[in-house]
Amino acid sequence: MRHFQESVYRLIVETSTNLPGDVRQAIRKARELEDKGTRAALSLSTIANNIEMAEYNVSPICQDTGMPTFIIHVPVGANQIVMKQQIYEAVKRATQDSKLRPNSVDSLTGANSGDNLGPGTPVIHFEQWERDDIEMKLILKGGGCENKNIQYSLPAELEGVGKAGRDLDGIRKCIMHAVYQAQGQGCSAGFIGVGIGGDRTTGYELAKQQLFRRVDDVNPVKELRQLEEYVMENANKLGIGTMGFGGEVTLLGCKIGVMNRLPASFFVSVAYNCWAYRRQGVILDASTGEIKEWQYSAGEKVDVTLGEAESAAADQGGERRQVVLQTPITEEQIRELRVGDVVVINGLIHTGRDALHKYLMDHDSPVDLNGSVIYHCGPVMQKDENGEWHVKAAGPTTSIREEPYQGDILKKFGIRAVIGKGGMGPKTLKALQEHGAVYLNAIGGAAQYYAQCLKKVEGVDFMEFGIPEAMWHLQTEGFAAIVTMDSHGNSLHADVEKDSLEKLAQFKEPVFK
Ligand SMILES: O=C(O)C[C@H](O)C(=O)O
Ligand code: SF4
Repeated sequence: MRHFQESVYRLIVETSTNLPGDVRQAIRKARELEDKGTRAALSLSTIANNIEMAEYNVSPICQDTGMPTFIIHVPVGANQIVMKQQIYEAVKRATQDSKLRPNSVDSLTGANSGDNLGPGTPVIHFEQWERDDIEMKLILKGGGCENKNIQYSLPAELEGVGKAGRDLDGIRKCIMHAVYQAQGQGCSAGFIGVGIGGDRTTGYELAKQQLFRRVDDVNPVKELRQLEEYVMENANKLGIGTMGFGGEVTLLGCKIGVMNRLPASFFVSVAYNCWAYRRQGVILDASTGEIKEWQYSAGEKVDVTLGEAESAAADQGGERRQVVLQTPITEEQIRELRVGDVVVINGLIHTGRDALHKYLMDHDSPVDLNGSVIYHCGPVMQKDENGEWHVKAAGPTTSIREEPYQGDILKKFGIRAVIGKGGMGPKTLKALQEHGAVYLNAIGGAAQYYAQCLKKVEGVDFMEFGIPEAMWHLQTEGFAAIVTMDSHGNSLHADVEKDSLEKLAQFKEPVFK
């Protein structure tokens, strides 16, 4: 097993930086279906560029490299203790090399372990099988889409679709509702794994196992195949679209598994995975640990960029107004902006997410934030030999988590723009209107695309919060994002949510009897 550790490292790097062929194919199909010139088409075009950049740079597709979860099948007699130790070493090395973001946080103190190791992380499941070789699968599922997982206990009364009973049609309603409730916050268009039955734990496990199926496989169970086909056809009618911007494509894949349950329980568990669907697998020689085979069509060249001419067509033709702003920004400049405008930011901006927002509620800011831009982002950073920091991956994080704080913080410090993804709620919308600020939606997961706009690290505060939660002061050039909440009380997110709830109600009548 001389090569085992190196093979684990290679699997981590490949998973984090290169989307497999079946996932690329699904994204390519989405691009072909989406109306040219819309916000959704523009976002998909950015996503496609980002996928190519990540492969080329060998850098994380998304800055949130998730909870590394390994599923390993071993022949009888394989030493699992040694393998575990070597997986830890490989995870540590991949973190040092900025292929993984340090993502393991003490739940009580908030301290980041810095190397992705700690109680419960990474997740490693071993199982024996009768073959002579080793199969090792890895999924890197980020926190934003993990937050959109949902578990239903049937019977239930569900918003939009009404009563869901303990039968196939009740399950259908749960799945449609699951896609609706995720909106764009889990970086749609996404993939879902569904587990029917089990208990609360095994139901979710079954749902996550479905995410290891190939996007293009066919379910051998007839009822489930029909249900998968139904969901794929109808979920896209919800009109949520890429990043929740509205559009034709909301779901890229749906895989459903079933297991027995207790008489009293009937769970339907749904695991939501963002478009940055990073999972890969290898078959290893059990004596040397060398990689014999890649699963999920690694390196299979599926061009997600659609070629230059078509890409240009996707980007053009909308009625988007583009406004270039240099920080610090004035209230007058903000009041000019409307939902739908594209804003290009140049100048100094500051990252801030959960820990910082909580802190700023009752403390001062270490830097002047008047006229400034706060970016909801937890980047992957690397320090060079001269001690200088570089941004390796830096897409937005889900903004709604800052809803309790954002409005107050905007006003307290004179912030004029917030960049994030997924939108924010009524409290923030009101504050944007009263104070004169905007919410800018960046494309979730496009971490390479945005990293290239972040030219220089001017400084950092609160390193004690850990790299993702620290406040990074960054010089930007050409950072483009879309106004989705303006200072006149308009919110694209509120509109899409309302609209999609009405559309969800179309699916109330029974389909599977
Ligand atoms: O933690 C992050 O950087 C992003 C997270 O995965 C999210 O989707 O909000
Ligand atoms: S930011 Fe989006 S793409 Fe990245 S892990 Fe979170 S949900 Fe996935």
